[in-house]
Amino acid sequence: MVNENLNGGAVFFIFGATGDLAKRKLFPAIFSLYRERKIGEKFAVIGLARRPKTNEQFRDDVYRSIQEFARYKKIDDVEWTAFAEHFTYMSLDINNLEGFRQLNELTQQVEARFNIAGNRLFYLALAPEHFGTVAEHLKAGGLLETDGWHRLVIEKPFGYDQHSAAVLNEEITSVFKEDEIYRIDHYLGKEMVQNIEVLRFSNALFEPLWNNKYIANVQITMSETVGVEERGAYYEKSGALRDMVQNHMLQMLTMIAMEPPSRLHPEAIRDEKVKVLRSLRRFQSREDVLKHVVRGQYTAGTKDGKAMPAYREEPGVNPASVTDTFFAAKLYVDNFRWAGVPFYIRTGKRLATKSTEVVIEFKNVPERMYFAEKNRLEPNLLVIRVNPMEGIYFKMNAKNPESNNDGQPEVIPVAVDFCQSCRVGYNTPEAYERLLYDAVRGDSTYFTRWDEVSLAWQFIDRIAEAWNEDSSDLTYYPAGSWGPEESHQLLARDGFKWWPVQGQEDDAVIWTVSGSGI
Ligand SMILES: NC(=O)C1=CN([C@@H]2O[C@H](COP(=O)(O)OP(=O)(O)OC[C@H]3O[C@@H](n4cnc5c(N)ncnc54)[C@H](OP(=O)(O)O)[C@@H]3O)[C@@H](O)[C@H]2O)C=CC1
Ligand SMILES: O=C1O[C@H](COP(=O)(O)O)[C@@H](O)[C@H](O)[C@H]1O
Repeated sequence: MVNENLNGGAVFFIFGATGDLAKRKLFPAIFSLYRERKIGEKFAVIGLARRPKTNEQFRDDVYRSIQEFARYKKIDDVEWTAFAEHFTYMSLDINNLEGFRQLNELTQQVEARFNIAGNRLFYLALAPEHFGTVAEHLKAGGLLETDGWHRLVIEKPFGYDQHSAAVLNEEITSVFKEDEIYRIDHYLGKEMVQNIEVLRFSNALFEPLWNNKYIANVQITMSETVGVEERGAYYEKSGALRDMVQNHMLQMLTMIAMEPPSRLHPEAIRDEKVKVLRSLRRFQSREDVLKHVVRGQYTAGTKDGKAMPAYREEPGVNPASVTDTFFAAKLYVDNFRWAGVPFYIRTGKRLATKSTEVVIEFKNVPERMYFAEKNRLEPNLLVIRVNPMEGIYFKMNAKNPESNNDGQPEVIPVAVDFCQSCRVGYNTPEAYERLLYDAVRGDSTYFTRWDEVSLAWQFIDRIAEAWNEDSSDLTYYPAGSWGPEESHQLLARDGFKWWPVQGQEDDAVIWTVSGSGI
């Protein structure tokens, strides 16, 4: 059903329409929303970039991107013709103000044709240095003078540090109000990240235990098997710290640690996330950083028998680079709920498996009533599987029904595995689909507010400053491994270990009850 907020329709302006993001994520997302009848027929897409293209060439590009990347690939001629009609291309250099005036005229024609009531969504799939100019020219070119709403969707990276992010923010907020700005963090669009909130706040079982009395530690892993691919030049400046930690990892941490919001309202939820970021213990010195943070870089290695190059041999990378491709840290959220509970986080490229998971490790039962040589009492684990499989895994202890009943029951670790992907397959809406739909509906819950971004940068800057002093703490790990040994020591020092993630066997578990529950 078409959402009633969209009755007036909307024009999607895709700046950077010839780029990688538009091709891999945005056009497929728009097609899925169309296929699922979420955006109806009262919409138009205006693709913008410098290189010249006819509408037909642009539509061919869109067709190819759907064939290659969309969830729904089967598209017949009738549907394609109807969908393609909505796409128009205009060659525009964002530095050319006159071009924006022409864009305004084109927009009015398009709006008249599709009966759209002046609602405009400006999606900047562009390098961030262009954001300020685009915002200024949209205003000067008259594109914001409409009877409908206008919203700006911007991509990461949002700055390089707190200062540059603040400058960028000033540029865009001189034109758009905060509630018109939608800062994308695509992890917030993932099904299981959104499910964290539901899991926590709709189950009587978890919330009473969700604190330092019962939780021993929290582990967040975002491991990737890919290297830097063609993004060497970008990654050299960002590293894992800015590419993954400042945004996706800290956002996931806030979802795990936040207090229940007073209501399900974007500002109420974001207020709670901000409180977590304020409570995140900041590192005080370089020594403090070195004690709690491990950075690493991959060297040459193998995966499934295939040789993989070292980071320093990747295209666009400085052969003497000290950029971090791996990050692990022990963090604390200094508030009443989490005092004393370590949050271990790690992310890296060219690791052994692709996996995003949150593990909540519960404290052991106080009395080891069932302690015996033969028993293997394991801590209870609640595992939220985000990527690539989606689901919830719970590890607990139970009596082994096959053991001899000699007066002392044998206790074994077992697991209950709710595999969401097994039920709905991998065909769940992509993060970009959800977020694009939210932006057009005006729901900013899963976008980052400026105070969140700013606080996250303040936390990250301390680490970056310590690292800038010298790189002697940089560790190395072979591509295809689980990262540097120092990351394991980080937990071992506290008597913990990284729990196996999907793709790695947990040898302790004897039985797993799996299923989708349906
Ligand atoms: N690709 C991805 O998966 C992801 C990308 N991002 C972010 O999204 C943004 C875009 O990334 P991506 O698509 O990969 O980048 P690309 O380099 O592939 O595309 C950049 C786009 O910008 C256009 N462009 C560049 N300069 C101008 C200009 N002066 N006027 C008008 N258009 C211009 C280019 O078109 P032309 O040359 O024809 O002008 C092209 O369409 C970046 O901020 C990136 O960090 C974030 C997450 C993931
Ligand atoms: O934002 C980014 O995320 C991807 C990982 O996203 P996922 O959805 O595939 O888990 C990462 O590869 C990329 O470097 C980073 O910019």
